Amino acid sequence: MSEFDDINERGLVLVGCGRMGGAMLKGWLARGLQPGSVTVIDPKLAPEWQDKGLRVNAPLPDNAAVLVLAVKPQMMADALGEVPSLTDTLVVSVAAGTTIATYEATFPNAAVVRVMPNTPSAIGQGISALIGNHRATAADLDLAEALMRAVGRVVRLDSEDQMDAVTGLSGSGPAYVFHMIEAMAQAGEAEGLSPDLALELARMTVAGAGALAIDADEDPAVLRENVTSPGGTTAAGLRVLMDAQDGLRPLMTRTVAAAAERGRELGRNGK
Ligand SMILES: NC(=O)C1=CN([C@@H]2O[C@H](COP(=O)(O)OP(=O)(O)OC[C@H]3O[C@@H](n4cnc5c(N)ncnc54)[C@H](OP(=O)(O)O)[C@@H]3O)[C@@H](O)[C@H]2O)C=CC1
Ligand SMILES: O=C(O)[C@@H]1CCC=N1
Repeated sequence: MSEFDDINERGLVLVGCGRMGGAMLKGWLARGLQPGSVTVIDPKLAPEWQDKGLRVNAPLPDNAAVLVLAVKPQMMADALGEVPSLTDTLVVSVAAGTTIATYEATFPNAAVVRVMPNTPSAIGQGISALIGNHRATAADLDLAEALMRAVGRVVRLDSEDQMDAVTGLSGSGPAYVFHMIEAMAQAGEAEGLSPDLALELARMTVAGAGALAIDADEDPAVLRENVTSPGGTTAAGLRVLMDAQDGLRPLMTRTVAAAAERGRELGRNGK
């Protein structure tokens, strides 16, 4: 018995196999999804997927278990227009902004689960948040959760209203962390380190601190204090980084708010 038995029998349709769709597909295949049960719809599918035994741009199965939508929100209307009506197929979307109501307008009788994953899913280290519509049963939510667990951790939301904040935090968040690595490396260069050395130090510092934050029993605040010797170097650095006016906290608040607002805007007008 595999959690994907029903999908292996009835099929999964993946519309859009770019960065996010591709990351998820990789995780599903690694967890026992049969390539022959997957129909991938993507007009310019990357060559890496061409010889994997997938059904590529083929007619859709009549009664697929799941339809996964992983195109850009701006492409969603076109993509939905290309999908024939579905019977008894769970609709799962990972698109930012696009609301459950949009999918219900196309598939009035379908169970719909909206998911926000992130790109660390590509290495099984993602975090996905999900919420279903009123038609989504416990079994539908479990199936969506099983799909996303193949690429990382999963949390369930209480309300769709939370989705834009989630998108601004964990959906977009990897980009903030990558930028932090860039900024730390540049700061190291400004202190005289070579670019290669500064990047290696910044990258491993962020990766190690992230791993410790997951592994340790203590809160991040305690882990921060553990680094901070009284009167030492970290205290001097944190006085700048934790400045109430100009520090990271107000900057991050504005950053996540801007991303969340863009999600709400995409939800309102789709572009
Ligand atoms: N990247 C991320 O970090 C995250 C993305 N998401 C969401 O995932 C979705 C996909 O994003 P991402 O993977 O980054 O985007 P990509 O552009 O990498 O992938 C989308 C894919 O869909 C293809 N496509 C476009 N139109 C259609 C269509 N009508 N039918 C089928 N396939 C189509 C695109 O082809 P072409 O390139 O030729 O247009 C592309 O290969 C978005 O809605 C985004 O909000 C969610 C969380 C994180
Ligand atoms: O930038 C975006 O719109 C997508 C959604 C979250 C991450 N990437």
